[in-house]
Amino acid sequence: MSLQAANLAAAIVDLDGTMVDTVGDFEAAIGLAWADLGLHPVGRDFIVRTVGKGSEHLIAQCLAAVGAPAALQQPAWERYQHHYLAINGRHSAVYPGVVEGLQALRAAGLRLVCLTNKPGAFARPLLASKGLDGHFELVFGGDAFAHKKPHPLPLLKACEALGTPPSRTLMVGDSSNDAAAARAAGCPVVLVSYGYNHGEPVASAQPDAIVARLDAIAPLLAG
Ligand SMILES: O=C(O)COP(=O)(O)O
Ligand SMILES: [Mg+2]
Repeated sequence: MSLQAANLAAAIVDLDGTMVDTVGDFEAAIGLAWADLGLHPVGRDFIVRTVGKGSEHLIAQCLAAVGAPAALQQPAWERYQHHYLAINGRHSAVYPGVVEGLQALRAAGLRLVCLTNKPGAFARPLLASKGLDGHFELVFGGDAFAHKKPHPLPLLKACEALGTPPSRTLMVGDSSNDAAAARAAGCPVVLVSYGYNHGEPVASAQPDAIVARLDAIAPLLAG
C-alpha cells in the first residue's frame, strides 16, 4: 500500500541518526570512560557502524573491540553513563529539515511520538536541549519496554499508547532496526538516507520510502 493510501494518523520518530547526529556525543563519552579505565580508544568509524541497538549493546561491542576483560563491563557502563549525562548534546546537532519536517507532519494532522533505543534518561534531556521535545506527545526510551527495536514490541506499545492502529502509524527511522520493527509490527516505514545503518545502504532494509531530509515526508503523504 502507498503511504498516501495508508491514511496515516500518527508517526513514531526515531532519535539517533534520524533527528539528531549524536555520534560526537557517543565518541566523547566513550573516550572519557575508556580513559578512566585505561583502555585503548575506540575509532569513530566503529562507533558509527555500531550505534543503533541501544547503549548497552554499543558499550559491550566497544569493550570487545579493544579486548577488554569481562570484569570491566559494569565499570565501563557506569563511567559511560556518568560522562554521557554530563556531555549529552554538546557534540550533537539536529539534522537539516528536521524541525520543518516535524512541523509539516503535525500540520498534516499526524500525532507524533519519539521512540528511541537510547535510554530515556539520555533521550529526554537531549530532545529538550535541542528544542525538539515540544513536537512529541510521548517519548519512549530503549529501557521503556522489555525489548528494544528491532523487536516490534516498542512500536506496538507506542501504537497502543496513541490508540492508533499500526497500519495507520508511520515509523520514521534511519536503520534496519527501525525497518524490521516496523515490518513486524505492521507499520509502514520511511527511512532517512543520512543516519547510521551499520554501514549498510538503507535500501537493503526495503522501506516504503527513503528520504534525504525529514521535510520530504509530508509531501509524500499528500501525493
Ligand atoms: O541508542 C541507539 O543505539 C540508537 O538510538 P535510536 O533508536 O534513536 O537510533
Ligand atoms: Mg536511529
